[in-house]
Amino acid sequence: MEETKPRNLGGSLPVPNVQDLAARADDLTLTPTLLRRYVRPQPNTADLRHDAPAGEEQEHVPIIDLGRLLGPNGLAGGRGEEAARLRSACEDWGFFQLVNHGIPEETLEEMKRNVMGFFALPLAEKAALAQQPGEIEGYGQAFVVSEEQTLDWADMFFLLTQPPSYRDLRLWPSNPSTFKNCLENYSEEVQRVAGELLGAMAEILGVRDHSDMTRLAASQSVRMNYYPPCPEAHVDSVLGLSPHSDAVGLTLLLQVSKVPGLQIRRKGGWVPVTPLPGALVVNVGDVIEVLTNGKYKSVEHRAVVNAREERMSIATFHTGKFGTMYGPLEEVVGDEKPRYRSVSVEEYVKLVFSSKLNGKNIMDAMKIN
Ligand SMILES: O=C(O)CCC(=O)C(=O)O
Ligand SMILES: [Fe+2]
Repeated sequence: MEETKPRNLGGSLPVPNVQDLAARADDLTLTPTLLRRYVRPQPNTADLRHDAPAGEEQEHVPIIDLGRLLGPNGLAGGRGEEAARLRSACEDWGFFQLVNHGIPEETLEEMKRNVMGFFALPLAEKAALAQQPGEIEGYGQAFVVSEEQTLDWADMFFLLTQPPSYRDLRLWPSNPSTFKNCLENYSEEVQRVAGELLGAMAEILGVRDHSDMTRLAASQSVRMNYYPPCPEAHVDSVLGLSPHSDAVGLTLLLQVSKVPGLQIRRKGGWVPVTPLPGALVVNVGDVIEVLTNGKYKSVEHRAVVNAREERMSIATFHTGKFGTMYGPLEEVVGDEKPRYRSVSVEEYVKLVFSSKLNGKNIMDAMKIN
């Protein structure tokens, strides 16, 4: 039976278009009150540190080779060399860069071109695809729940992509003309890779029925981020994306621009994830942290803005289907205590879309104290 698209998941308060604001930055009619909405209160000391703690070398996010992982001896029942690398990446970092993933370079490049093409359209054309009140899909911004909250210096375009019955094709741009086909193709390729990674994780965790993990690739959504340059971008006063962990199963991110911006929280500082040509950045989401009872870490990250250059990224999120549950897997919990509650996917998604993007707040709400 065809699944119907979930409704009433929540929405976000409307906010100014940041690309437009940035283009008019010299315009004296822009009131300081308007711009003040983007300036954060004094950052705490952890937020001031961009680099490795003093005396330590800057660490680099691990690199995983998917071809090797899935090849002979890669997994070896969870004991292979690449499997060990993946386990350590998920337990210690929560992030890795994925190479040799089998997605043709042309597919990635085409996706980048289409997303750049979309954000370069005149505002009126993009605004035709604007998020409607109470909706999460479309062009706009997410997770704005109060007029007082500090805003992110970015616009986003969010679409549900899998299963195909979840799509609202009225929101899929017809300009650039290749956008629809390209997104469809990209979405399938990325979903395949997500499934393969989740299967490998199941094997490493000793979960017999791999579908306990691979079901987290059943639904997919794509969040395209546009960060305009921001001349005020000195030391964390303005951020492109607030510190958050992803409230999903698994995220595969394509950094469209060469300009760095993504940073992950590690040992009290922020480690940059330098764009690696052809690689996808993968991160463990909150739902995997729940399913693995905290073994695999969903790590906080943020996007900083650049004073002179725009930046774009494409985050592809994978989650379970509606009508299923999220909770710690018995096989992983073993003799320990479950550390998180079990909730329906609907309940979980409503919690996420009614919350601010704020550190690991969703995990805190899921924890059994
Ligand atoms: O722009 C980036 O690199 C980060 C995007 C991100 O974290 C998200 O969309 O959840
Ligand atoms: Fe994220």
